[in-house]
Amino acid sequence: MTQDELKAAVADKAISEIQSWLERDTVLGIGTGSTADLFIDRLGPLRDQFKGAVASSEASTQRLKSLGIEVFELNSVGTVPFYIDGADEVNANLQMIKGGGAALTREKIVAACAERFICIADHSKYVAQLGHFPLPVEVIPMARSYVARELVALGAEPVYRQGVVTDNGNQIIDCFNFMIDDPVAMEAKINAIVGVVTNGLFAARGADILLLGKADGVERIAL
Ligand SMILES: O=C[C@H](O)[C@H](O)[C@H](O)COP(=O)(O)O
Repeated sequence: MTQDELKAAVADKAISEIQSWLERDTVLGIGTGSTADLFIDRLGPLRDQFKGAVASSEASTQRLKSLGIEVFELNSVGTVPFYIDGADEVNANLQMIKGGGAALTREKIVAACAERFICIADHSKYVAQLGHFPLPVEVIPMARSYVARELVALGAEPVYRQGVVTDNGNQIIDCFNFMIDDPVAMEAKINAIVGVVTNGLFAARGADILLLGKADGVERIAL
């Protein structure tokens, strides 16, 4: 199976996972990226079975709206029963690196308001240790150089993601060659640097369920 076929398989599985829970007043939390896009596409035909969605990016907002799904402001919703999103890396504790598409901050906010986080990913994302994928850090533009120096002090090789402006008007630094031994501690340490908005470690609040696409089917891993 190709990677795209595996992504489609986990998107199908995520629909099966949530469909029986959908009610007229259900508002879903929706992630960002190519895997989340496939999930959004499958939500279109179900739009009359739930109320709408909170999206973690402008791109997902547009995709949801194009399918006739109403998109709500998070502040008007409170909590969501499910947050469904992809990942750049995920480990056995269902901790993740996210933000390859620069949507990490809004993703982390919607995930924080979710009762259950369902991660959908093909098996190439499953790793023994987080850090092969460069860890994204969203920064306030004027703090970029300062934050980069602090990241070097933590052992990372920071690289400014040129030309990318987040939905929040900020910039992204990617941390290369930065294997992470203690994801919860590192998430907190980076977030404590002045000028950091957030980093792409989803460790303190990881996923609750991982739907992992493999050649022999979708494996469901729940904590
Ligand atoms: O900022 C982007 C998000 O964190 C994505 O969920 C992540 O990059 C995975 O995207 P994809 O499903 O395209 O691999």
